[in-house]
Parts: sequence; C-alpha cells; structure tokens
Amino acid sequence: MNMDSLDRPKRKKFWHTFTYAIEGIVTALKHERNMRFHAISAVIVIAFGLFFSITKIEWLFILVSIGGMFSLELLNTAIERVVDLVTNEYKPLAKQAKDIAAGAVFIFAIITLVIGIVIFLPYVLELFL
Ligand SMILES: Nc1ncnc2c1ncn2[C@@H]1O[C@H](COP(=O)(O)OP(=O)(O)OP(=O)(O)O)[C@@H](O)[C@H]1O
Repeated sequence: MNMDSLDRPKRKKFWHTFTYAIEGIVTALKHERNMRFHAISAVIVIAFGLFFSITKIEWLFILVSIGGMFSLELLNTAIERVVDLVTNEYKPLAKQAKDIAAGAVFIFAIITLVIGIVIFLPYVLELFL
C-alpha cells in the first residue's frame, strides 16, 4: 500500500489549518489598531535589541513577550468577534466577556513593559552615564 497516498489528506489538512491561521493574523492586522501598535512596538524593540547587542537570554525574554502579546491580542480579537456575532444589544455577559479578555491582554502588557524596562534600562543608562 502506498503510504504517501494515506498521508496526503492529513498533510493537506495541516497546510489548510496553517493558511487559515495566517489569514486570521492578516485579518487582525488589517482591522485591529492594537495589532498594528504591537507590530510597530515589536519592530522598535527588535531594533533596540540589535542596537544594544542584548544577550541570548534577554532575546528569549523579548521573544516570549512579543509572541505572547500577539497571541493574546489575537485571542482577545477573536472573543470580541464572537461576542459581536452573538449580540449587538447591551448584555452584561457580553461586557464581562470582552472586559475579561481585555484584562488578560492588559496583565501581559504590564509584564512585557516591566521586562522591557529591566532589560533596556541598564543599557540606556550605560549609554548616557
Ligand atoms: N454587546 C455588549 N454588551 C455590553 N457591553 C458591551 C458590548 N459590546 C461591547 N461592550 C463593552 O463596551 C466597551 C467598549 O467595547 P468595544 O467592543 O466597543 O470596544 P473595545 O473593547 O475597546 O474593542 P475594540 O476597540 O478593539 O473594538 C467595553 O467595556 C465592552 O466590554
């Protein structure tokens, strides 16, 4: 039996899932101001990292921060879309769902900010002192 023909539908499904995910990211970048803000912030942070030649461990923290921020913002956007799909009337549960999702993004944003300060402040101080 040809194993390749058995594998093919699964592989096709994997690539479809992958392209749908990319489609989702592109859609969010197009329609969500916050996503564009994260993208610009990520470019600036990477430029700072290259400028200051930060260490491997520091790059890993930056990577997790950027990846986490994008992932959470995407989940937040997905929750907003589902809530808007379910209702466009004022519903306390809709408010809770949106605000709790926004809360998750906010907590990670604060942590990311602290990571950024802890990593870059010593480099900036060294530059000026
Ligand atoms: N159907 C709804 N019922 C009750 N409250 C809602 C509903 N839709 C949104 N809200 C609340 O209104 C406020 C503004 O929400 P809205 O979705 O307009 O903007 P947002 O949360 O800033 O998202 P974005 O600007 O990214 O679209 C939030 O507190 C949200 O929880």
